[in-house]
Amino acid sequence: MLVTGLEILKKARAEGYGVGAFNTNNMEFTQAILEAAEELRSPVILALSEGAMKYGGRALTRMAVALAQEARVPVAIHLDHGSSYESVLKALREGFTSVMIDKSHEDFETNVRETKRVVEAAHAVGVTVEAELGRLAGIEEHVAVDEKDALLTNPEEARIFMERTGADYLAVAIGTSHGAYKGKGRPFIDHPRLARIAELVPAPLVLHGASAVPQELVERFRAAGGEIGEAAGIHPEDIKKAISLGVAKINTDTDLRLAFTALIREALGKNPKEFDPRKYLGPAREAVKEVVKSRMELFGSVGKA
Ligand SMILES: O=C(COP(=O)(O)O)N(O)CCCOP(=O)(O)O
Ligand SMILES: [Zn+2]
Repeated sequence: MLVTGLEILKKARAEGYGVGAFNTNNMEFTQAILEAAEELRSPVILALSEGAMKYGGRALTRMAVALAQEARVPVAIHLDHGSSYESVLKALREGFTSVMIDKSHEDFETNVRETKRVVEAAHAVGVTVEAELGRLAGIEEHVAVDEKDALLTNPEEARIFMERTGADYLAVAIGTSHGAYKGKGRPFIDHPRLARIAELVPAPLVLHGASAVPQELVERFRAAGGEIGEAAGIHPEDIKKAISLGVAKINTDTDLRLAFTALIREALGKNPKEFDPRKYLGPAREAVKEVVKSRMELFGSVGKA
């Protein structure tokens, strides 16, 4: 059933589990994510970035909303990293039930003003809002303390920000970053900072850049002809600890992309004569579904629908 992001995340934070927000750009990812959720009886957030909306258009947004309405588990359709008020309005018009306005790169007052404006519009039509405070950046060990401070979410600022904007959930910067390289070895995660934020902000917290980038997947991608430099993701124990501290929404995109692409490369490499897309997109879809299921197991959302 199609629900708002807050309906899913409020329960998750209260009961101490996490819910995956999985990015989709096409039919296969959408099917894989929703099938995994149904099979594991897990709530799920289908995330579409502005890039996804541009790439997939109405075919993608209409499919996502329609399939979410028919789903037997709670599904929110979420705009990931909305960059403007206008972009959020477009998502609201498409029937999204959760929207992110990301003004984390702006100064504090601009972020407050723009987020508040989106909250008013979204709440007027019963949709809930994710905002972001702090800069997503992989923090290398040598980074100076004051530099870390400038990048990561300030707990006291977060409290004030949420009170002034009325946002429903908050994306925090505690050391994660988007993509396949998040820092040396086991990337730095500022758990004490997260604990402090969670004390001051009762709303569900959101972790961007949370992919695990598992080495076996990276190796499989390379063995199939893929080229990727240093790759390191967020350690499962760091995810579990973050959930125990108040993170309720965990974003995963890179792991799905790696799985999908590795399987396509393998299928095409194994059979150069193949030109039926179903023969290589099908196995790739299954690989994405397996990754989604493993993430749901890690987050503790299995059986929570
Ligand atoms: O937090 C994440 C993904 O984190 P990950 O890279 O660790 O999977 N996201 O918000 C995904 C952002 C995807 O944007 P785009 O479609 O423009 O490439
Ligand atoms: Zn993100």
